[in-house]
Amino acid sequence: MGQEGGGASGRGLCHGPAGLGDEDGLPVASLGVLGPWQQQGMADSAQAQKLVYLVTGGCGFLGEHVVRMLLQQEPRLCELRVFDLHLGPWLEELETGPVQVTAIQGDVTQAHEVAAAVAGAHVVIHTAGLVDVFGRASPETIHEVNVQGTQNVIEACVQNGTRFLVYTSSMEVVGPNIKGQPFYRGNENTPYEAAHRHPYPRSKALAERLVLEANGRKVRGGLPLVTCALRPTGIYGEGHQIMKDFYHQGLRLGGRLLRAIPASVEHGRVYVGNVAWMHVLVARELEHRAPLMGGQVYFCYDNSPYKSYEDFNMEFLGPCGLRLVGSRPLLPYWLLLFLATLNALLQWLLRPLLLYAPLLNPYTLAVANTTFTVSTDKALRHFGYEPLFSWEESRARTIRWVQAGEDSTQ
Ligand SMILES: NC(=O)C1=CN([C@@H]2O[C@H](COP(=O)(O)OP(=O)(O)OC[C@H]3O[C@@H](n4cnc5c(N)ncnc54)[C@H](O)[C@@H]3O)[C@@H](O)[C@H]2O)C=CC1
Ligand SMILES: C[C@H](CCCC(C)(C)O)[C@H]1CC[C@H]2[C@@H]3[C@H](O)CC4=CC(=O)CC[C@]4(C)[C@H]3CC[C@]12C
Repeated sequence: MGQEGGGASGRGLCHGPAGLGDEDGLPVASLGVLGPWQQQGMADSAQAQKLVYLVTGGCGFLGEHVVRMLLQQEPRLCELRVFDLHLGPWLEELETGPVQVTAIQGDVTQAHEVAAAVAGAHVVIHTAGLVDVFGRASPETIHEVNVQGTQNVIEACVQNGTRFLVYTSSMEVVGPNIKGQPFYRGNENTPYEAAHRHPYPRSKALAERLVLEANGRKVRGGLPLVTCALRPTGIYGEGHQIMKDFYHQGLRLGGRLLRAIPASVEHGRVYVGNVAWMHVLVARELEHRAPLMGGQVYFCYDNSPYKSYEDFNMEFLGPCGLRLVGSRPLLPYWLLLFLATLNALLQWLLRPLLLYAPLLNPYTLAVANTTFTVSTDKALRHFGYEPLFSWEESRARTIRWVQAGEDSTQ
């Protein structure tokens, strides 16, 4: 595995198991003259292991699953660049495989670092983002990472002749909105008034728009950029930190969690392995179905059941020994809202002294307390997506991970 700081320059050749990377002897970065994808289309027999992928945020919760899924499911992969602000130690275990895994420690807000990482890549999967609905980061920082970072990725693709860009958006781009209107089993065309005040959904919506508007822009070499955006609902699975937090909170409370949200409020959830699989499929199919898929958005979905946020978590935490107390919320909504508002006030007052960022605030309460679920088959129709993991398997894997008690996803 190559390890690089702030750029991908100096990377080696692509070495496939059959020596395909050695045949033309070209360093990946020098493929830019024709445009990487044109070269890729030249002779199928010689293409078996020629693709260079870049995953931004590749060491995050979702990013790690995307990285592992690409290594398992993309046979044409020759080099996989993993770009992240913080590199994970697990990357080292990937160095024994046939694909060259290049770790790049970098910051998406730094245009030159992004450009260096993108140079010579065929496909970029942009999952990096600041996922903060708890007030840990300032609105300006969230905007800089999520919006300016995405703009940097787009410009790097254009400059370098990289034609395929997959963006990890979010259900939050749609809602729940500030009016708390329910979105009940909606699809990509369901009308809904998307209006946001919170910096995270606002930044994801702006970034998604940038990505979709960039579809069709001419990249270096003259060919059009093909982009699309995937909108996961709440992701769960191995590596889901908030699930672990709830587990530990339950242990501290003697094996109990207290119901705060009515069981009737449905919250969309999707297994991380299926979200990763969708990214891999989209990235693969964008080339063949550019006119259909370019500029499109797809909700990420699978067969996970429709439940409230808390009842859904109990599917995993129950078998780990926790119990959700109460068939109805133990506290009235007005009291929860009061506590959430108090938390927000405390956060503001304490900011000069310390970071106070509890899970409960007016925004997280609104999200957890508003029905938002999707029901769609657009990904199946457009690129043949079907979940790779059944609900039973997703559940079993997640339970195993919670029980294992470690932070690794494996
Ligand atoms: N967790 C969820 O339920 C959902 C997440 N998403 C989106 O999926 C993507 C991944 O989210 P998660 O894996 O949950 O979050 P995460 O926080 O685990 O992963 C994000 C990764 O991006 C990296 N990153 C952050 N700032 C960076 C910067 N300036 N430069 C380079 N890398 C940077 C982080 O180090 C981290 O490894 C995000 O774009 C998020 O908006 C969308 C829907 C739901
Ligand atoms: C932390 C929230 C649950 C706490 C509620 C309480 C305090 C009453 O028990 C989480 C409820 C819903 C979550 C969000 C949702 O799944 C959608 C998301 C999409 C994203 O793109 C990022 C993450 C998140 C905003 C997710 C964050 C945690 C919740 C607010």
